[in-house]
Amino acid sequence: MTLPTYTERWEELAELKDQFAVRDWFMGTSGNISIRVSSSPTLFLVSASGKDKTKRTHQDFVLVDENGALAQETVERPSAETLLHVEVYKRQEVKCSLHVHTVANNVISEIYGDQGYVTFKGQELIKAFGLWEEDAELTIPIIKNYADIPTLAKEFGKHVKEDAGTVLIRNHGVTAWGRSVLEAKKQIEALEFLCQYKLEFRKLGL
Ligand SMILES: CSCCC(=O)C(=O)COP(=O)(O)O
Ligand SMILES: [Zn+2]
Repeated sequence: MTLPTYTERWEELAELKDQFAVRDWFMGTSGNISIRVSSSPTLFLVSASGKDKTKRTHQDFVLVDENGALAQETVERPSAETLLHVEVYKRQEVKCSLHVHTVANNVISEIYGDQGYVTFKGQELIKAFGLWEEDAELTIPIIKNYADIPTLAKEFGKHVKEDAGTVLIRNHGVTAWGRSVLEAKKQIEALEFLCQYKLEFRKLGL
């Protein structure tokens, strides 16, 4: 790992954190985000646990290894949900992993939680997931919100089948990952739009 890479990745993640903070996507210190710094060995920066993520500090991120263990000396703790990020970085092409709690993604995950997935069809924004056909349908898995993080991470890992993807965690939030910050961000934003749209639609009784 070269120092410029570390600094550049830190700045990229910090910028994204600021953008999400403006949208109120880190309510009550919820959410966590990460970015790959090196592939061999696997090292990534992940947000420190329990922080006010609307503020920018020099302690916002910590460097962890492929198992989510600290790879630097720091008093900060890596996100309590680092093991979910570990699952996506097992895929060498994955560069970024994002997790946020929003009202819309929580409500949708609860409504469709029993069936274990939610589908979206006839919406332009499903193209953000690479679905360009006229009748394409997007399916997003919904997993149980296990309190035990290793169990949650294991369940989550079963759905990490590609280098970009999105998984809802019931009454908890969403995690999206991708080959770049932009790809992960695009998916998490598109899913938020689709969840908000579905909720509005249901509210109107349509
Ligand atoms: C206060 S929200 C509960 C924990 C959580 O779900 C989350 O996303 C934030 O945890 P972290 O350890 O990453 O701050
Ligand atoms: Zn969470």
